[in-house]
Parts: sequence; C-alpha cells; structure tokens
Amino acid sequence: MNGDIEKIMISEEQIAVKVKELGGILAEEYRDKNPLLICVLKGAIIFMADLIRQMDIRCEMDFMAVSSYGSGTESSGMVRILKDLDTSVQDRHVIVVEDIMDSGLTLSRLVELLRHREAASVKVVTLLNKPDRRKVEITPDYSGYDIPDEFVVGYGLDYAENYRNLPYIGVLKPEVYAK
Ligand SMILES: O=P(O)(O)OC[C@H]1O[C@H](OP(=O)(O)OP(=O)(O)O)[C@H](O)[C@@H]1O
Ligand code: HPA
Ligand SMILES: [Mg+2]
Repeated sequence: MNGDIEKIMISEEQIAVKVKELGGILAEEYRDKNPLLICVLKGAIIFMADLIRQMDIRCEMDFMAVSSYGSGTESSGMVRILKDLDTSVQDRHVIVVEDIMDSGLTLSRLVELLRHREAASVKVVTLLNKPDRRKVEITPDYSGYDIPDEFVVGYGLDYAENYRNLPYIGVLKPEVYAK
C-alpha cells in the first residue's frame, strides 16, 4: 500500500486541520437549520465521517451512490444513480459532501437532481477541488484544497477500488497503473 505511493500530497495532519475548519464554518452557517448532509458514496465516506464530528449542531445524514468513473481514471461523462436517498429532500437544507470535484459532472448532475426535488437549498462541500479539469461550469460552495491535475488516492479516494484506506492524500507510482 504505502510502497505504491510516489508522494504524499496532503498529510493526515493537514487534512485534520482543514476538516475542522470546514466543520466549524458549516456549523456556523447551518445552526438551527437541521441540515441534511448527503454523502456521495463511496469516496466521500471518510471525509463525511470526520466532517460531521466537527459540526456541533443538530444535523442529519443520508447516502447516495452514483458512478461516473468505473475502474479507470477518466470520467465516462455518464452519471448513474446506484443507490438513492432514504430521506425526502423537499424543503430541506441540503449539503452535498464530496471527496473531490474533478470534471464537475457528478456534482452538477446531483445538484440539478436535488434542486428538481425541491430542496430548500443545495450547497456542496468538497475536500479536494481540481479546477483545471472542469468540463462543466460549477464551483464548490466550500472547498478544502485546490490541487493540480494529478490523479490522487487515499482518504476515501480510490484507484480501481484500492487505496481508500490510506490516511493521507497521495499520488501513485506510475508503475502501479501499468499492472
Ligand atoms: O467531478 P467528477 O469528474 O465527476 O469526479 C468526481 C467524482 O468521481 C469520484 O467518484 P467515483 O464515481 O469514481 O465513485 P467512488 O466515489 O465510489 O470512487 C469521486 O469520488 C467523485 O464522486
Ligand atoms: O484524482 C482522483 N482520484 C480518485 N478518484 C477520482 N475521481 C475523480 N478524480 C479522482
Ligand atoms: Mg465519489
């Protein structure tokens, strides 16, 4: 696992500081709004788990699974709903929680869907943002780190379903892709 990593881009300590900061900002903004945090499975699960514990307010969580990447490193452009929400978003203040905004396709489709379902408000929080890769016009409402156009793994992010359990954000050695 660790041996497959070429470099650590964002350390465990840096992530913790940023997650605490984002949690504090969201708690302030959403106090008394009982927001519904939607975790976009699977990548956002680790971020969601840490973020929600840094929000000292009443809030709820739900989960959605969508897929655009399959097992590769390029978005297919199609966003399929693999698992839908259990909760109605109608008249709810929704915060979509993501690990990364890359092409922006996943989040733009998701935000559109949640607005169509008549959420009171829809905002996006992402730990990582890759603005250079955007294919649609969308900006995260809250973002942890802007990162360069490199494929990253760890802290929920996978390559072919592996490496999600690394506690930091890293870049794989090129030979890993050749396997
Ligand atoms: O901005 P985009 O180009 O749409 O890419 C971002 C999305 O792609 C990844 O998920 P993926 O669909 O690979 O599923 P996963 O979360 O289960 O890994 C990532 O977790 C985001 O959800
Ligand atoms: O850089 C990335 N790493 C892992 N999954 C991703 N999905 C979009 N971008 C990425
Ligand atoms: Mg994802």
